[in-house]
Amino acid sequence: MKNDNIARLLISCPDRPGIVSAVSSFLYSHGVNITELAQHSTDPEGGDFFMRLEFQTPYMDVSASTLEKAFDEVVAERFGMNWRISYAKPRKKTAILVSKFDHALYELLWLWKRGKLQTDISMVISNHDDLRAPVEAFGIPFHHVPVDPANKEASEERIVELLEGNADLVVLARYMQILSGELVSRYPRRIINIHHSFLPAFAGADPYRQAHDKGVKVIGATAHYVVEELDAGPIIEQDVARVTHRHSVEDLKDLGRDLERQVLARAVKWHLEDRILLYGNRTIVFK
Ligand SMILES: Nc1nc2c(c(=O)[nH]1)N[C@@H](CN(C=O)c1ccc(C(=O)N[C@@H](CCC(=O)O)C(=O)O)cc1)CN2
Repeated sequence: MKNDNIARLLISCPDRPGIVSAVSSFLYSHGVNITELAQHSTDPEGGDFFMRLEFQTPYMDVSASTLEKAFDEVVAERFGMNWRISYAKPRKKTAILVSKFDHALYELLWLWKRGKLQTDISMVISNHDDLRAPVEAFGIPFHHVPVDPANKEASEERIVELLEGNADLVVLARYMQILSGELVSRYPRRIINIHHSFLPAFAGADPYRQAHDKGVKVIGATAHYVVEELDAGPIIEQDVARVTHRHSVEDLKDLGRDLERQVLARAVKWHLEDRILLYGNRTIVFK
């Protein structure tokens, strides 16, 4: 089945019997075929319920807007659901922000080129001009937006202007500038950052040196949604690698780059496939 005819229904609500039956019966009654279903209950005795359904739409007997209106009236109100439906078309647009480190950016561009990311990369924005040539070689617009520490507002105004209408998702691929609350608030739970440590350890700048100074035996990488507070957003994906006293800070950075690019790529892929639900400051990932 072409991806174009796939839609995804994401649900969260108080847990109680009958939810899966009511949702699947509703979709069946409108000629929809469910091709993937995952659910999670936080407490079988009556916690919160989360579900992700993927379904085919070619034989749907009503329009998308009619289906959504009916679902809200017939099912969602009955169970007190928070829900949304995401459609494959139009494809989500992704903008990538980068500084000088290229490894996380290259991983995303390579996956995208191979058709492994369900998105159109609309642009790359950087506070340095170093990566213009490789980005433009992929046929992607590159925008150099220098950051003046004395006037960070000016660069953010330009970034906001570039992103407007061109980004459903913003990815910070080792972008080394702290975003203002104003910019972050424009993209709630739609900015993903890769932090080069196993959060919550070693938040902030230079985490590998922090880790080395502590004599850690593992290093890590964390992909998370961005909130105004630095490195404090909901964690999406993490990974670690073992290290020893023989590793220098530069060795840790070398090992960390592989973790960072793979962790960010998984997080971006899962977001684009609508596999991530939020539960307070935590995520539930139906991977
Ligand atoms: N509002 C947020 N902005 C950003 C976040 C975030 O979680 N919330 N993550 C960072 C990425 N990051 C660590 O992963 C990070 C980037 C930059 C800094 C920092 O201290 N930057 C200095 C400037 C450094 C330079 O010019 O080279 C600063 O902005 O003053 C710490 C952590 C991305 N943005």
